[in-house]
Amino acid sequence: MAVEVALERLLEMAASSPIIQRERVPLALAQGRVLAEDLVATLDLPPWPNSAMDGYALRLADWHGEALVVSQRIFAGQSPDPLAAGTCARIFTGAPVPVGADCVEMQENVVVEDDQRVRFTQPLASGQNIRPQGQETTVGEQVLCSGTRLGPIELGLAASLGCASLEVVRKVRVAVLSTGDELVEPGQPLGPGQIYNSNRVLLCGWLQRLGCEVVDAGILPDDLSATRRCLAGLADVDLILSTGGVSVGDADFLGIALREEGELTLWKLAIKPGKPLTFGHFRGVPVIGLPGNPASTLVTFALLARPYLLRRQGVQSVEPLKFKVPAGFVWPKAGSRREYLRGRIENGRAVIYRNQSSGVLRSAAWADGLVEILEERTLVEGDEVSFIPLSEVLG
Ligand SMILES: Nc1nc2c(c(=O)[nH]1)N[C@H]1C(S)=C(S)[C@@H](COP(=O)(O)OP(=O)(O)OC[C@H]3O[C@@H](n4cnc5c(N)ncnc54)[C@H](O)[C@@H]3O)O[C@H]1N2
Ligand code: MOO
Ligand SMILES: [Mg+2]
Repeated sequence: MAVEVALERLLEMAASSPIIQRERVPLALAQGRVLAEDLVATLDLPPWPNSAMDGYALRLADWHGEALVVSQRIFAGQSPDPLAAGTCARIFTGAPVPVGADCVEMQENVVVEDDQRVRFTQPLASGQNIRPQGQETTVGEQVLCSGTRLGPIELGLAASLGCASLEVVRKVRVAVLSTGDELVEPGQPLGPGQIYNSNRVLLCGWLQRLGCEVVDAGILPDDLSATRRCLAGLADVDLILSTGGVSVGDADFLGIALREEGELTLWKLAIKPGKPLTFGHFRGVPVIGLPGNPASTLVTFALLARPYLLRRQGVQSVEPLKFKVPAGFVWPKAGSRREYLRGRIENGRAVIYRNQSSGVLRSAAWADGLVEILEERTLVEGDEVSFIPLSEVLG
């Protein structure tokens, strides 16, 4: 199955089981969460006309080229009197423009004649250097829509409107399961044939950044009945996310368990790395089985599992931004799977890590992004490739 077809299927399934519960959280805890209601402005921004410069406020009609008397000084945070006719006001950036003034001149263009009077040396225009009331938004306007992922910018915007808390979609509960008899947690001694479990910490950290509630389901041995028992014990999560055990080997049991007690909806994608990606459900609980090779885990999580998790929370825009760059490498071997190489941009060209084996996680640590190579494609230097920055998919 082609990557985009698989993604479409995954997203359809995500949309058919949306997380509907919501909760109100303070802004400080809303980072990475998904807004569950439209954010509508309850005040104008700015709430009153204010000065964009340190300078002098005046009424243009009062000025005929002569010096004006300074009748008041207005700082940010103050509430000024109306401007006395025929005078100007000393004003500072962010301070309310007094009623009656329609122009602010920056102090660099003003000559102070004595303490009381100033002369304007440049032509003046009505409205200059005044940020009008409601310039950014007016009461009743929709500022953010439901389904928006909240980052620092959205939270800053909510704060500017006086919101101390927001209604967000409840966290998606994701069980992270590492399968493999060979796996040992870091900190333990390594026996013969064993390797350290790197996928667990990679996925748990990534899911936390995504705003998910992580249930660490530990290491599962390569055993069918243990697999059944383990999956059955995870009935209260929104998604079981496992790694390994999805290929065709005699120790790959996830697909069998899904077929027996649920459904194997999707298996084998035209993607490299990540071919045996598996999706289905076990007794009604959705299961995504990522291939165990660490770079395969990374690529399939970024391109398939992450969009799925976002769509379950109602996010519409789930696909990472990609942009075209010339290749700074050759790729003579056309493949039938779409490839995602770990690469960087150097001197305006995409270059790739020297070892693209799906077992080499170091390739991704070196990289700033994924270089996409379409099916059946050979490349010479300078040919265009798509580049997906890792920063697009890591948060
Ligand atoms: N005869 C075939 N063999 C394989 C095929 C195939 O089409 N025919 N596909 C290969 C591809 S492609 C991939 S990808 C792997 C995927 O295998 P699994 O998802 O079943 O994963 P495992 O066999 O359990 O492990 C693969 C590899 O990754 C290491 N691993 C697993 N979990 C972790 C972990 N948590 N941390 C670190 N490393 C992990 C594991 O030790 C293996 O080396 O199948 C190919 N085989
Ligand atoms: O798809 Mo596998 O991930 O090529 O090694
Ligand atoms: Mg295997």
